[in-house]
Amino acid sequence: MTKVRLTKEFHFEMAHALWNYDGLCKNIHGHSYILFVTVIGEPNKDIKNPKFGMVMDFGDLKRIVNQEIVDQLDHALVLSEATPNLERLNIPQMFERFFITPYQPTCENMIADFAERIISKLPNEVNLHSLKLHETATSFAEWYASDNL
Ligand SMILES: Nc1nc2c(c(=O)[nH]1)N=C([C@H](O)[C@H](O)COP(=O)(O)OP(=O)(O)OP(=O)(O)O)CN2
Ligand SMILES: [Zn+2]
Repeated sequence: MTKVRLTKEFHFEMAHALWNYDGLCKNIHGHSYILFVTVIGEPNKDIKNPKFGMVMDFGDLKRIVNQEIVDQLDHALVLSEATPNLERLNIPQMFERFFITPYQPTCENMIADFAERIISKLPNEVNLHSLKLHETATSFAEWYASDNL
């Protein structure tokens, strides 16, 4: 049994604000997020299967992560539901991509949310190994399945 890890890298631009935070990030601001998604499994052993030799087609991983995360959050604004007066932002011309999260949109909470979304879409024989989410060039969060058993 040979298990192999596969990693794919994704990029998206997203704005957020940290409600009630005691620093600059309480203001609405943007980041160029970089997300590394690592899955683990055994390469397919069926020579007749088009996915022969693959843990998972990189293209399938791309489709899942794009549908669940990147296509939704790229150029979106994300604010916590704790933010007051959110109804005032009902301006469709500017807030087409606007998400209100049940959590503070920190790197930590976003990566935990991403893990749940990706796990729900992976094929049975493939597991999510880890995620790495860069919020800035020098700040990132990591999620490992082994930490969350
Ligand atoms: N534990 C966390 N701390 C902070 C988060 C977070 O998500 N988790 N987020 C922010 C801000 O949103 C933003 O990411 C600022 O991060 P920071 O690394 O402080 O940004 P800088 O521009 O100051 O980075 P430098 O490279 O050090 O200039 C704040 N904290
Ligand atoms: Zn930020």
